[in-house]
Amino acid sequence: MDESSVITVRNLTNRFGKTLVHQGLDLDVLRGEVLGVVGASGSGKSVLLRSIVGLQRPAAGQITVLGTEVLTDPPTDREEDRGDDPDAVQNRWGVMFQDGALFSSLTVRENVEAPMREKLGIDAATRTALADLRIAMVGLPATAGDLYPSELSGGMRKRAGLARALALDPEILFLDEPTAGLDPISASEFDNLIVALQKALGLTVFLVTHDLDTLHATCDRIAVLSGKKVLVTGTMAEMLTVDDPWVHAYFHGPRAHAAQPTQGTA
Ligand SMILES: Nc1ncnc2c1ncn2[C@@H]1O[C@H](COP(=O)(O)OP(=O)(O)OP(=O)(O)O)[C@@H](O)[C@H]1O
Repeated sequence: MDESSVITVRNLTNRFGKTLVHQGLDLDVLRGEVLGVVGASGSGKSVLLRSIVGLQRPAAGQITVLGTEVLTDPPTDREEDRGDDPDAVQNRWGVMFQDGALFSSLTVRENVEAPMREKLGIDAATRTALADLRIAMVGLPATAGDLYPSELSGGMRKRAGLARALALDPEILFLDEPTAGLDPISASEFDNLIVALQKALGLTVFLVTHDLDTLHATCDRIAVLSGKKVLVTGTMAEMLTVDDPWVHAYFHGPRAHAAQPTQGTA
């Protein structure tokens, strides 16, 4: 394994019945980078994310995260292994799902505390203080801690989901469509937040998105899923030179032009 890879996916196969989603998929995610995963709808971006974090059992392949083979044991055994061990690899990443995936019956603070309650042997006062810190880190007002998810705007719900993903002070952050459904200003603010947190906390970020602005604003590298595998990885500049019809249409289409940073303007 490359010393600097924190996630290594090799020869991954995923299928649902007769539908083959991934076949022979390889991917490396490097320490400290923001990697954006793009691809047509149904190309398997979310299934890839879910495979890496153990929510989707692949048909074949190897996935190594932070030096640990995550597919070695049956999921039930892994669940037991996790226990209260804060060093278990599953406790060294955080996931923010598209809709925030918050518990509707819990306040924001209780949602952020939930992973800590499960994994960390710390007292209630420390847990609350840590949760409030996470809530502040994602730019939510302190008063948001007492609110229920139904009382939040879409943007606030995303931030609350992010606060929960950061609950265990992860090394890797997985984000599934972080800006989907946000207005352009909120989306841009969220992009800035991702970059600021990544830098401040030294995170590695695995980000699934359709949002070209997010790719421009946040990503060091981009991986394109096509033909059941990762077709190409590289910087945005490299994407612009890829000779593939889908990649060309995606990065050179009308929306791509709108997302390009303007150059040489007075
Ligand atoms: N639990 C499941 N059961 C059956 N099929 C599934 C399941 N999850 C995903 N699929 C199928 O796997 C394929 C890839 O789905 P996935 O959600 O990863 O695509 P995606 O690239 O994230 O798409 P989008 O950009 O639209 O979110 C799709 O054909 C989808 O229907």
